[in-house]
Amino acid sequence: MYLIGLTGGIASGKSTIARRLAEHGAVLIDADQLSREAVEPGTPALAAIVDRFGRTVLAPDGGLDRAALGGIVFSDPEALAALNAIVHPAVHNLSAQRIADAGSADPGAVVVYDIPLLVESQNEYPFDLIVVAHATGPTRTKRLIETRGMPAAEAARRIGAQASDDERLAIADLVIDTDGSLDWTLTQADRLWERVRTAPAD
Ligand SMILES: CC(C)(COP(=O)(O)OP(=O)(O)OC[C@H]1O[C@@H](n2cnc3c(N)ncnc32)[C@H](O)[C@@H]1O)[C@@H](O)C(=O)NCCC(=O)NCCS
Ligand SMILES: Nc1ncnc2c1ncn2[C@@H]1O[C@H](COP(=O)(O)OP(=O)(O)OP(=O)(O)O)[C@@H](O)[C@H]1O
Repeated sequence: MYLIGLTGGIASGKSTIARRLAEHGAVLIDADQLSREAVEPGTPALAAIVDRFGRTVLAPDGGLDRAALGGIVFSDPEALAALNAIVHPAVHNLSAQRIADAGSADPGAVVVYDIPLLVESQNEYPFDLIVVAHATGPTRTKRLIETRGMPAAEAARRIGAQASDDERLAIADLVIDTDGSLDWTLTQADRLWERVRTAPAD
């Protein structure tokens, strides 16, 4: 197995790169998706969130009210740290399991773990290559506002809640420039695939 850690700021283009690599045959694991599984009704993580933030973060169906919780944590660093301390260990456990499963199913697999908060999380991963999708703050803000309809203040809060560009670039083995055209992003993803498809499997 060859394990790629793919990170980048919000709306930097991680999913676009991950999808392209999957088209070539990579196995994808998505931390955002695991973070949803980790807090499904009945999980210890959801119980811990309700303990910390109260029942106002629960939707009528008993699931997490993501908008309500997002409204609390992205403007309060202490609350965000408390949420991360609950969710990140659970996501790390799930990811370790999924990575191991992917390796058992196909020892020659190229596995891409899309993990937005690699810099922020306190966990170690056995990555063969760390890839950082990099677009400037203004480009990411524009995408959040224009493509996703996020209010400008919310976009600024989310970007402000994340590590800086310099912190992410410092851990990169490879940077994919996602500030240009979509075609240029995809070309770089194709080149990455050419590089790793022949990498020796562990
Ligand atoms: C606060 C929550 C409920 C908001 O949910 P929402 O559906 O609005 O956002 P979603 O989870 O889809 O995340 C979208 C993007 O927001 C950013 N983001 C999410 N959580 C965080 C965080 N803790 N710190 C900084 N940025 C974050 C990431 O760029 C992520 O890709 C949710 O993000 C959450 O539970 N976050 C804590 C868990 C976490 O760290 N998830 C990120 C991947 S491990
Ligand atoms: N050069 C580019 N590279 C990547 N995405 C681009 C580019 N130009 C425009 N986009 C658009 O920007 C958005 C990036 O979204 P994408 O879901 O790939 O980012 P992400 O980093 O996975 O986001 P999130 O952190 O919210 O999960 C998409 O709508 C994509 O079409």
